[in-house]
Amino acid sequence: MTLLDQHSVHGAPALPADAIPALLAQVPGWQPVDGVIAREFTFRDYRETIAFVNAVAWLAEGENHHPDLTVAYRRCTVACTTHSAGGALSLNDFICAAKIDALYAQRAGA
Ligand SMILES: C[C@H](O)[C@H](O)[C@H]1CNC2=NC(N)=NC(=O)C2=N1
Repeated sequence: MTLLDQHSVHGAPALPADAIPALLAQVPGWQPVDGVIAREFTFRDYRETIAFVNAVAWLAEGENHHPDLTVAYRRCTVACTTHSAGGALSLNDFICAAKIDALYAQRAGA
């Protein structure tokens, strides 16, 4: 089963460190930093940036897993971590990262 086929679950545990490399390989472009995976996305204009931010927000609500979003004119940095795992990475973070990548790939005109 791929990450795209899965859903975030409430209270997902922190992943063991040795599980992380294989998951990172499934979300190229995401960088691990201190219990967070993050990726910067770029856009043609502000409208496209904000459309992506809204799509991520809807996805986050549906998954009940909420990444931090840092928004600029034609950029958005998405950072995923799991609060309930004490600020560590859980499978939820990789599921959301994969789904956010799919949103980005499917945006209009991509
Ligand atoms: C009760 C509810 O499941 C939790 O508060 C959810 C909501 N969104 C969340 N988002 C993130 N990033 N981590 C969490 O642990 C988390 N927990």
